[in-house]
Amino acid sequence: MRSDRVIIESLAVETVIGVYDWEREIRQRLVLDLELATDIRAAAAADDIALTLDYAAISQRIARFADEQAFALVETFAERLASLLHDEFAIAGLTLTVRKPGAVAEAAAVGVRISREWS
Ligand SMILES: Nc1nc2c(c(=O)[nH]1)N=C([C@H](O)[C@@H](O)CO)CN2
Repeated sequence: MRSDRVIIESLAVETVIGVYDWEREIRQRLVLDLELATDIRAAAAADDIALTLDYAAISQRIARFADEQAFALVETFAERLASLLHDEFAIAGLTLTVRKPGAVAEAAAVGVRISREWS
């Protein structure tokens, strides 16, 4: 994986998520951290947004993805989102943390973290 990263931290999105019946009736907040592998040198040299990963555009797409989906597991949310980001933004690799705050009252947050690389 390349060593440069575009980062998105504590991105809050709303979605239907959960394994219990009552969770299918409500929308809940997930909080995401992303590290997106890229090479920033060309964008930096040309000072051109078109040559890098646009964190604003990616954040908007993630919010839309969350709005449209209704998974049971945070695992499924993470895996499907990683695949979408690879497909739509040509991201070579990522680390994605999905937190579900409040799901376990005694914990600040619970969730999953995945790392994926594509050749
Ligand atoms: N590994 C997981 N464990 C649990 C999940 C999950 O998505 N992944 N989900 C739940 C419930 O939906 C919970 O969040 C409701 O409070 C339980 N365990």
